[in-house]
Amino acid sequence: MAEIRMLNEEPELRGVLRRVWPYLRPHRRLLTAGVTVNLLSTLALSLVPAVVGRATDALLDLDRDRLLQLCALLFVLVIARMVLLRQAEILLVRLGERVVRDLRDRAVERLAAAPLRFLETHRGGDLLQRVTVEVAELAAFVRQQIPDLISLTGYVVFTAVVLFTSSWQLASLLVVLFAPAMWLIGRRFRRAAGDAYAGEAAAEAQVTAAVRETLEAREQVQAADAAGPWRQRLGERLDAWFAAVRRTQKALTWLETAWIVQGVVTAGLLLAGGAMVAAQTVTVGVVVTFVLASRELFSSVDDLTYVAGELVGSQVGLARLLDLLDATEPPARERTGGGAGSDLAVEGVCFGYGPDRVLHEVSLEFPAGSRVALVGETGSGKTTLAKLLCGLYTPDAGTVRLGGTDLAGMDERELRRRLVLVPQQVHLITGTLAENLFTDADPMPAVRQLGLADWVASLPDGLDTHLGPRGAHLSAGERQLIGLIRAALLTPDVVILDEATADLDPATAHRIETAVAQLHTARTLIVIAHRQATIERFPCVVRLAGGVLAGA
Ligand SMILES: Nc1ncnc2c1ncn2[C@@H]1O[C@H](COP(=O)(O)OP(=O)(O)OP(=O)(O)O)[C@@H](O)[C@H]1O
Repeated sequence: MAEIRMLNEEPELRGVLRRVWPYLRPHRRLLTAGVTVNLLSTLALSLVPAVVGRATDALLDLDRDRLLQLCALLFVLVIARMVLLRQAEILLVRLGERVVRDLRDRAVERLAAAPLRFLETHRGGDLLQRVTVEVAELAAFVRQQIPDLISLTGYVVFTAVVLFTSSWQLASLLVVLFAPAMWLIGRRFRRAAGDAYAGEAAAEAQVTAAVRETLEAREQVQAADAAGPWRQRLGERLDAWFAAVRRTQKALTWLETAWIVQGVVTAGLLLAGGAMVAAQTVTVGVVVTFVLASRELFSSVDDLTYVAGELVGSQVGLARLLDLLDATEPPARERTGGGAGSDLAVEGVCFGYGPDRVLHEVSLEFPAGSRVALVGETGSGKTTLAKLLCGLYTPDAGTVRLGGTDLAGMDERELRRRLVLVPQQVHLITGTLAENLFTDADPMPAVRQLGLADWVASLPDGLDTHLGPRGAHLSAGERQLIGLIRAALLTPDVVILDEATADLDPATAHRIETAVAQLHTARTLIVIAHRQATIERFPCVVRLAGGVLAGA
């Protein structure tokens, strides 16, 4: 089986913030401005308790002028804090949105270009969770928590400086009573939360995947009366998720114990402060500064531990997103646009989805402009070969070349433009016919060229006809007509059509035949043919049997 980098359910958290730096680097100016303004606003706030303490001393000394000056300073600090905080919020929210948009765009782009084998080997729900739910959680974290994280850390640092310069004895007491206990609580919490948050994210992804698969298979589930086992399967996943949520909640209770520590510290400060005032080593104002600052400090450290908890959760989301970006990173090798000619050559191609091979040593030539029908029993490997022919899979051994260039070395975009596969089940998006053609150009010339103008005109609103949820209003044959229009719009060198096996009504079958005949003009046409009438129209027929060439 061709090498595919598998995603980790619970990827490594270490170094995740360092790994996200390349995505932040392009926005470093905005980041610096946001952090600076935020820290200035925090500095203004941290000075407030010291100014109130000094004002208390001025009041006790009945020093009117000093009291007025300190009140004016207090007013300036409060206004500065308010204005700067608002500016910092604006800058950091803008930064967060830009970074998250970059990450999401890149993840969606990488997924769109990811090898088909990668998409097939992973659960759609898990991939969806990584590019939607986890990016949304990250966005919420960046918008709400990052600014808090900066200002809370800044507040703790600035307040420590203010307190140490007011009374190193009381400040030391505060540190001795408070820091070790909080460090211990934080450590226990991080240890418990790291595993708990990762487990919760993985369990949630399993639930999303199970719900999505049930919805996709809803017709079969209903028809086979298999709702019971599906419900049980979903129930088991939900139970696992709830158990993971309970583990996270248990980890969070560690944070609650911080309240006990805070009570003990305040009592210690009042006792020691009272004794020092009595011994006239500090003023009442200093004790007021300590009581006010320590209250703020406690709530800052409290908020900080909460934000740190959120950070662990966001790190998990971020790690899962970065894991997806790493796994889908295109190989660094130089890619070419391909040779000038459009002969398609398959040489000794082997391929398997797992350890067993589906195709064995297949060698074939499709000269430019040829028309070939590919036939064989069901499961003989026709669709697999078609996907290899247009570069959707890379062979385990052998090569597929277009105009002499190995498809594996061709530029992805060029590959998609020059080789087009119209599958049995053409995927449609919820929207109009025009939206499903994925083009900014006028599609009508291509529609007319394929002889489909009357079909489009027969739809209620022509190109603007709404096709229902994921094209549910159209038959398999009509979906293939859309696939053929998409192919014609790309003007490819090679078109591979996997003929619909569903019964086609005579009018649609005729339209497909006409469109395919028109599409063939000046390009290679390979049709995986399921019907005798189709096979008879082709001058060359290639037969596959059990993954080997049985005749051409
Ligand atoms: N995505 C996949 N993962 C694993 N096995 C697969 C996958 N797609 C096809 N196979 C297996 O590979 C073999 C060849 O399948 P393939 O679809 O290429 O045959 P086919 O000739 O096109 O069949 P049909 O005419 O029914 O479409 C089959 O045994 C099939 O079960």
